[in-house]
Amino acid sequence: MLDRRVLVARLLGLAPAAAAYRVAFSGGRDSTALLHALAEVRDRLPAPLAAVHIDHGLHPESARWAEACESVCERLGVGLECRRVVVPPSAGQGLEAAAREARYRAFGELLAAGDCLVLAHHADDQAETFLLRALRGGGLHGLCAMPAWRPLGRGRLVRPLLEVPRTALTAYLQSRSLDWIEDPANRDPAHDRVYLRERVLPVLAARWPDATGHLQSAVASLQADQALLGGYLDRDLATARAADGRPAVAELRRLMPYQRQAVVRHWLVCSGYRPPPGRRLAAGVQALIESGPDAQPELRWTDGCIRRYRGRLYLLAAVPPPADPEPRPQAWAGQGRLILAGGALSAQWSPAGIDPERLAHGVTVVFRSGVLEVAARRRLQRLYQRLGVPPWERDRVPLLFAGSRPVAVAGYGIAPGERARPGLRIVWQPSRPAAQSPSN
Ligand SMILES: Nc1ncnc2c1ncn2[C@@H]1O[C@H](COP(=O)(O)OP(=O)(O)OP(=O)(O)O)[C@@H](O)[C@H]1O
Repeated sequence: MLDRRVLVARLLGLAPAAAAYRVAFSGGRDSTALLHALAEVRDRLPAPLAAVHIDHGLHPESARWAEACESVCERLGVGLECRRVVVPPSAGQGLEAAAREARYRAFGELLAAGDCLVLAHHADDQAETFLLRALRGGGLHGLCAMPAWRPLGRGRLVRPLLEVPRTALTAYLQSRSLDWIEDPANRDPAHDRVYLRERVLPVLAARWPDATGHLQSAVASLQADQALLGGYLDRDLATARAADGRPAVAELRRLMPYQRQAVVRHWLVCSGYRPPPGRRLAAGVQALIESGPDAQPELRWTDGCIRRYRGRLYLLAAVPPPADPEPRPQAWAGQGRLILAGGALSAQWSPAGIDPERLAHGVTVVFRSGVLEVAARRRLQRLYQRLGVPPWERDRVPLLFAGSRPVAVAGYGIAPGERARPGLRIVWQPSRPAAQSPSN
């Protein structure tokens, strides 16, 4: 039976200082149990309890499900935010996966700063995820299945029920005569997960009664190993980074092939990307590191692309951030963040950088398409060369101009003669395309 005291302790352990706890409420059995249990103990939570429902619009009854969620929340006195999403009929991935991606994107968008999204995944879900990943040939990262928490949008996502078996949630609902919505897709054995749940796990449990518990413990040990490995990879990645923070090919070349792949994969994960499948990663990393100096190797996969330029690796989103629709120069004095269509610009103190006086007097920020004067374009061309700005980046990064003189290329460096010690480093943070969401 679901122990609410343990649930609260677990939730507070995962998100002790949330601005709000927002239960992801599908109306199904598990999230119904979670929502009711938390509503009963809401006075023990340090922040308000609310709920979120995503209507994928994929089932003829989906609007009715949303209404049912509304009436449950009304009865419980819990505010509900309902959001309709459009699931694109996408190539290469099933409808379920596309719905899942749209759902997580919506979750990410609707979380306010510090919000905690509470999901009802439990121990049996974790065991199923582990088996599915194993059957797809996953490695350590995949077999770690679902983390108990991770950042999401401006807040975080947590799963406080990962150690609770499904039977405990069912018993809780039955003890209170509570009803829930049954999505027919959850019974269709054409879905791998349902097949495992209904046909495979019962067979395993007949032989090993606590099969699910053991699989869940296996995941917990793998997660601990992955955390340990992550510490080592942090160090290897730090060593491999060039002064500009990008991995240097010469440093990666010193490592054994399996280490290179692990470091590149770690770099992708730390940058918020889903890495490509193992074999593709291995072949791509080999080409990026070993092909000759005149080659232009690249590793391209669904979420992004890695390219090599002047001995360093560059990570590009599969869908580039939008170009600035307004290429006219904007005045900037280096204070605060300047939000542009493709990202945000800011200035940070560093041991050497642009003279703060220069910024204080005001510079203009412009993209290459907005630089019209021939002399300015020539100067800019020389600065790109000098700073080693790859050709594909030249239209994407903002430039700082003083009159017709380019004084800095954001994220790459400053023109000779503008240097001050200490000075200001111009940081360019491109907006992250929505397609890059971690897989759990
Ligand atoms: N449409 C949705 N709206 C809000 N949250 C959802 C939705 N679908 C899933 N979730 C959240 O993700 C968790 C896991 O998703 P999954 O697809 O296993 O859920 P489900 O089987 O539809 O519903 P439940 O887990 O509540 O029985 C749910 O427990 C719930 O917290």
